[in-house]
Amino acid sequence: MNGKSGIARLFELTHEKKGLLVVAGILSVLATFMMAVPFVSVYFVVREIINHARDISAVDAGWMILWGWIALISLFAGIAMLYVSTMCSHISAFRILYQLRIALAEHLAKLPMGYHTRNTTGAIKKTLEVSVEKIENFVAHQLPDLVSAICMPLIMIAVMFVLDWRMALAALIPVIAGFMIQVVLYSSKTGKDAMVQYQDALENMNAAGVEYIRGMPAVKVFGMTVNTFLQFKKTITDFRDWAVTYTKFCRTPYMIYLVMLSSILTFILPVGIFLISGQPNNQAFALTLLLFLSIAPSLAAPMMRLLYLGGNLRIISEGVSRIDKIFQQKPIEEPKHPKQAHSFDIGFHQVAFAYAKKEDADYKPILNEVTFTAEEGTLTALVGPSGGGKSTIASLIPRFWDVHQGKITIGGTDIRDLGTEALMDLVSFVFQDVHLFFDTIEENIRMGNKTATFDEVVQAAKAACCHEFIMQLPDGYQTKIGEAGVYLSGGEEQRVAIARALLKNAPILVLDEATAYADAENEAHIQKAINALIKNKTVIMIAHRLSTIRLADQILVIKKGSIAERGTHDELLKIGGLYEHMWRAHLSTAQWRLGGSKQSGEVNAQ
Ligand SMILES: Nc1ncnc2c1ncn2[C@@H]1O[C@H](COP(=O)(O)OP(=O)(O)OP(=O)(O)O)[C@@H](O)[C@H]1O
Repeated sequence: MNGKSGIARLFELTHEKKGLLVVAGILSVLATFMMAVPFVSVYFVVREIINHARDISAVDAGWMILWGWIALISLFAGIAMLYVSTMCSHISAFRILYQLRIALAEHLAKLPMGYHTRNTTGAIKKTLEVSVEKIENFVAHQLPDLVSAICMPLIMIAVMFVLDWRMALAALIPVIAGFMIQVVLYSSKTGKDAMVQYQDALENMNAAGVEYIRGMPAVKVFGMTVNTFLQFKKTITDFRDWAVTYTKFCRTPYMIYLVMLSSILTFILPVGIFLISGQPNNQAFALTLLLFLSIAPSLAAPMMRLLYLGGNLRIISEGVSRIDKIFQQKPIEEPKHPKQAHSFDIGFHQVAFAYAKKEDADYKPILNEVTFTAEEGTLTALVGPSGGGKSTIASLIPRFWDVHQGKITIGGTDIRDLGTEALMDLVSFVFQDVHLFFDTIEENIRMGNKTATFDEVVQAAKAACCHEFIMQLPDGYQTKIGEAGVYLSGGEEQRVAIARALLKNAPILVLDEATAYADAENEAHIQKAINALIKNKTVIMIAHRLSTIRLADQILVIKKGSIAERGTHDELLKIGGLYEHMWRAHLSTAQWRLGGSKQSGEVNAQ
């Protein structure tokens, strides 16, 4: 990364040209000039009146009317410029926002799953929504405002110096003192840390809030409230504490700043009176003093705006650095010269893997020396005790994580040399937790193959035993999931996921506990759908119900991250090891489920 930060880094990240914003800034400054013209008009008009105070009929009416027109035209010109400036800044802001959202979404999709599990959804959501949203507001509204808030006092001060440098200096004392206090305060370590703590506290509160809402079933079942859901409560309390501490930190300097700005007159008046007392008949000086007294207090308004905008600029800079942190995360490495898979068998070659890095405190090896081959068109089942590493093995195939040692091949090619897109084309997945998007059933199934026709979607749904229940939904295939009470059961969701995979028709299939949620009837449906799905494919299947994988070509018993036993069902029974033990437990469970009857449908089905 280079040294850029804040707004400059934002432009770099989004490749947005600064042109429009420069135009917005220039117009904003010009508008500020224009808006200041009426003050000058008033000055000339009052001067004309005072100069002819003894004989008011001698005033130059034409001159005064001219200044009136100049004031009016300048005001309208200023408003028009401000309008165009705001248009430009809005266009630029929305372009930045668009680029940023697209780039972030693309980048997040390329990051390894490890990033997503380490970072809570709430924290990523906060960055995506709050930080990005604030940028829009800042660039569209406040950046041009900032330019004018800086220019306005500068112009006023310059005018003051032209009129009378001594009184201008007096007016400048409180302004500079107030400004210095702000600079020292906010550029101090405490000030900078406060901004980081603010964003951290906000991020934590968001993350815990998402967790709280997501865990609502558990929250309700265990009778928790926000007071007993301690993690959420703590983040809210932390945020409050931060706000109180920060307010205390800002209180004194803020008060000084306010007092200084409101007391500009107090500084000018004594100097003015002192100077005028030395030249009692100087009418021109009296006029200048009058002008000072009328315009100096209005210095306070842009200065206060500057304080407010400065605070926002710090929030934005901190937000950009958080967005930047996401961009700095390394995406999954893509091969420079992608290779092709020459067949569809899967090979694990002495694979070792851990979720954490060796140097991390929570390092724990998960897989060790895992070696096996799943021949093309065969079914390999992964079974074994909970926590043994079955899901981990399955999730290494789509490169959710990369192996630490050894390699995984498809058709003899290391999956890291295939390129993510090609790998995804080769492999379909049916996960334990099916995620259906807030969209129509048709689109949810079509995710498997974006170019599929409606007929193909229906065919897939029929093969996955979904068609019947879909037709009973209020709008059939056009029913939106999650809307107006349309929710699917766990088993139905699984079948939609199978339909997706069927439509994708990839040569390799990874099934993770596809029947976990199913009741007997649903399981029969799912089993039928799976049978349709796995035909002629290389299948890696994780299943707790041993009945479903009895006919597998190869069964791998995974225990403590290694392959403890391997073979077909009959071979493994002969060994009389862990599998045989699990099988007997499975049989007795099946009998127990049916009240001890040996006529069990499940046992018979085996
Ligand atoms: N995202 C993760 N981060 C860190 N550790 C993880 C992660 N996922 C799983 N683990 C750990 O890896 C080990 C293996 O888990 P895995 O889910 O692969 O086992 P499994 O055999 O599929 O278990 P189950 O049958 O209960 O689903 C466990 O000790 C688990 O705690």
